[in-house]
Amino acid sequence: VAMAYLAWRLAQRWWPSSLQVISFPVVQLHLNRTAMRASQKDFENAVNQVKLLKKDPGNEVKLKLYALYKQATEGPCNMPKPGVFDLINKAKWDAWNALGSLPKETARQNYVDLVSSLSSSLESSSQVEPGTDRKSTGYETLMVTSEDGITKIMLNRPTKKNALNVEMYHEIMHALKAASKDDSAITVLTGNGDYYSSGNDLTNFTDIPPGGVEEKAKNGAILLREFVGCFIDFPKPLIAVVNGPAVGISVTLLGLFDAVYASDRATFHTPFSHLGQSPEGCSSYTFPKIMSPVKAIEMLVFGKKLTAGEACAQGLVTEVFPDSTFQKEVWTRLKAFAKLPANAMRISKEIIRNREKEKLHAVNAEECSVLQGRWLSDECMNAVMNFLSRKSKL
Ligand SMILES: CCCCCCCCCCC/C=C/C(=O)SCCNC(=O)CCNC(=O)[C@H](O)C(C)(C)COP(=O)(O)OP(=O)(O)OC[C@H]1O[C@@H](n2cnc3c(N)ncnc32)[C@H](O)[C@@H]1OP(=O)(O)O
Repeated sequence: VAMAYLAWRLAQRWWPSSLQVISFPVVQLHLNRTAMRASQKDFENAVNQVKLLKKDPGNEVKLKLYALYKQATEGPCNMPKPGVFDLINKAKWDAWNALGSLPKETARQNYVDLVSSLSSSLESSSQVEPGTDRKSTGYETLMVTSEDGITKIMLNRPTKKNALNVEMYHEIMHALKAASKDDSAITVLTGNGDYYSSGNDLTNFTDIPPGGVEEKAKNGAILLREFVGCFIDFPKPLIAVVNGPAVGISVTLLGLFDAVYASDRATFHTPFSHLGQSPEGCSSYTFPKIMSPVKAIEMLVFGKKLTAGEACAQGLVTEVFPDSTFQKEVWTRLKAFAKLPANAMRISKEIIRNREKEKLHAVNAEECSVLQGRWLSDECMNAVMNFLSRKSKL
């Protein structure tokens, strides 16, 4: 059932392929907003606008759009209920049927509202960090800037708590490779909005390729190994500016950073067992070394969430700052670091880290292979399904 659900969640074949691209902030649908009435012309314009969307609004929104369109044009659901194995049509039927006897005019209005909020939500997400032209960076999920000797890689999916979708994994690898060669002295990873990152985007599990879940898990393990490898091999001082809560892989990777500065609002949570998964990011090796095996097991096996102060006491975080002065204090410090001789910093990092590199790559390979098996387990499938169907959060 879990597998069928996951296949259904992101099966996209029914949607025009031009829209099967990337993430997009999902918006609230105000089903009972009836104050203004959309004209037939407004509705037709909205329908055309949807066809021109360049980015995928996500399956939930697409289902809402589908259902509202059908309701607005045909009235209450009049299709026979599809069989349980006809997953895609069943999802569409469910969405339409859920609108019950909503009047056609209200459905039309809600459709128009939804389409217009899709555009405004895109604007608002880019307003979280003003002054940076996203397009100029060439990244969809990151904002990358370089000044004062610092390359800043900012995770930029604030409406999704900076969850790492497949595109973001690729873009981070690309940004790290570029930063390793640019003329900056240090590189910083941080998050836009209230979260540092909520970890792996759980919808990564839903886009099942023709080769099935085994192929998905195999590709996931290859991607993860390459991704973590970029952190192991990164040659310059790599600093995390943890602006808010951090979850999953965004926490485990911290063991590979050279300094970790955290706001006192940040928390550090690795709920792998809750998710039927196992540690990655070399944390099965770095965490016991950093904080002792028993403390590592508390986090990685029992999912204990640490406050910033606790993470600092355990050696995972270098220093904690009050949230009110966090950005100012940290960036002042980083600018000073960036003025130090770049080659000296690079060579010193190399001599400290290189001894462990081979071991870290071996750990990374082993963790990815174990996770590949975990992703196929019922425990993992059920946990992901529970999150996606909004039955559970961390
Ligand atoms: C076979 C698979 C191949 C995969 C590809 C390879 C990938 C390598 C994988 C590496 C292994 C990594 C492991 C991990 O990182 S484990 C940790 C995973 N993260 C979670 O479990 C967090 C889940 N999120 C939550 O529990 C809550 O969202 C959270 C506590 C973080 C915040 O709660 P809050 O109530 O404040 O906010 P919302 O829940 O309303 O979130 C706002 C929107 O953001 C979406 N969201 C948040 N986190 C995630 C996530 N991790 N994945 C997907 N979406 C996320 C959330 O759904 C909301 O979206 P909507 O507004 O659209 O509803």
